[in-house]
Amino acid sequence: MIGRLNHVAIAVPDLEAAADLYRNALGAQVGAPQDEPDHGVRVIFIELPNTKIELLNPLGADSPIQGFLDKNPAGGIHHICYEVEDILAARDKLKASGARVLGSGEPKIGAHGKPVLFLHPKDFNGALVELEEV
Ligand SMILES: CC[C@H](C(=O)O)C(=O)SCCNC(=O)CCNC(=O)[C@H](O)C(C)(C)COP(=O)(O)OP(=O)(O)OC[C@H]1O[C@@H](n2cnc3c(N)ncnc32)[C@H](O)[C@@H]1OP(=O)(O)O
Ligand SMILES: [Co+2]
Repeated sequence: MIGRLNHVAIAVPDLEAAADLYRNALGAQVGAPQDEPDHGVRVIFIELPNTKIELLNPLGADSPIQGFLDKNPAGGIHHICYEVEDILAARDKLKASGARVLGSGEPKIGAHGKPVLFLHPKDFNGALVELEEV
């Protein structure tokens, strides 16, 4: 069911500082900040030859990543995003297997304009999993 690794997300306390670090210290190709109010985050994508890094910073009062940053003030790896061909079929299969789909359970449009869902980290060995339909 899951296919390619679409991105690895890192929650950061200072988005521009993290972007500068990747641009200057690591010589990476760093994109522009994107506000994603429907997800409560501001993101910057870093294009790698084989996948992407998503830098995340809270946007708005009730960002879903604020709790994570409160616990990890220096930042940390936040989630991993796998690609799927059919996100509703994947969701239904996962729910039938007892996995918790976060939020309303309906996909939302993510940063790439594609439907995304999230699976509870406690069901996947402590890793927050994002699925993106491609
Ligand atoms: C623009 C979209 C973009 C894209 O790629 O397209 C995005 O990726 S948007 C990314 C931001 N959105 C989300 O993360 C949505 C899904 N996340 C959530 O619903 C919450 O973050 C949730 C439920 C995973 C955690 O929320 P919160 O920290 O407020 O809840 P708890 O304190 O109850 O946490 C429960 C339990 O899980 C542990 N936890 C929390 N976050 C993570 C994480 N990222 N990775 C691993 N574990 C995590 C937390 O420590 C608690 O564990 P416990 O042992 O009970 O203390
Ligand atoms: Co993501």
